[in-house]
Amino acid sequence: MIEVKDLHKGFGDVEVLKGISTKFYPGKTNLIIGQSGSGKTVFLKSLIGLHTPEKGTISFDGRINTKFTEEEKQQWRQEIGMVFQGSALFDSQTVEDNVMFPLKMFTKKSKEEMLERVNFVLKRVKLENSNDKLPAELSGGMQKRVAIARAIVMNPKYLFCDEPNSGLDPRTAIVIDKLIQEITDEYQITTVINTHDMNSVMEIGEKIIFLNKGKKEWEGTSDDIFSTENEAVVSFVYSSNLFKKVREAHLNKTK
Ligand SMILES: Nc1ncnc2c1ncn2[C@@H]1O[C@H](COP(=O)(O)OP(=O)(O)OP(=O)(O)O)[C@@H](O)[C@H]1O
Repeated sequence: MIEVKDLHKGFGDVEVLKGISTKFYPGKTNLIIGQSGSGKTVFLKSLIGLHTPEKGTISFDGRINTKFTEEEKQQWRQEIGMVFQGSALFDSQTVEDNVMFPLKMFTKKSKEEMLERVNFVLKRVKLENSNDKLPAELSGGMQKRVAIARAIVMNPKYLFCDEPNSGLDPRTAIVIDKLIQEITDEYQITTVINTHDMNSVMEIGEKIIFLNKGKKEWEGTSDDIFSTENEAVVSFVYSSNLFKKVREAHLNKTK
């Protein structure tokens, strides 16, 4: 579990995160949503230790990240998987080498052991027989699968995804969402996803936190979001006519 308590982060005189508290549980897909500039990226970067908070704490199964010793920090880094916007694969390396990279970096496994693990995760993301391909030879959806395989190759406790659906068509986006959700459940990973995609909110929002001007304005599930009366959430999530209609249909059904 990740527990965030009263997190404050600013740059110079500008306070960006203004006292965020929340909990993210294992086995759940946790979504961070909010308008552009609301602080989602700063929040995600704080979770992965790229920003140091001025105030407040982030604890990973009871361990506060700012109090880690160098050794604990190394250990914690190995417990984290990341899927970046745009996949961030190494273009000149094959799929196999991309996925093997964290194992080479952090473990002393033999080549055979590494290959066994790489093949296992590639199979899990349904990309077997693509070991020798280069990223440029793959579709955007396949590249995301490689990124997910690389993120889980170390068997992480925590998975952070920044806009995992960006650049994908709606159908592929849902497939990728579902894959992340399945893997999260299967390996009981605590997954936090920064997203703009309202389909993701509806499909895999097991816990959603809505940031508004650096504060947590609302939190709940994708079911709760249909019936919330919170004006900021409603005007953000239901700004499109399609989602307005989906909400109306849902509310009529539950009357
Ligand atoms: N390194 C930085 N130095 C100064 N200001 C920053 C820095 N990083 C972010 N900010 C500011 O913090 C605010 C929140 O930015 P952030 O990138 O977290 O928003 P966001 O919700 O992720 O937006 P988007 O959806 O457009 O990616 C913005 O006003 C931004 O200018």
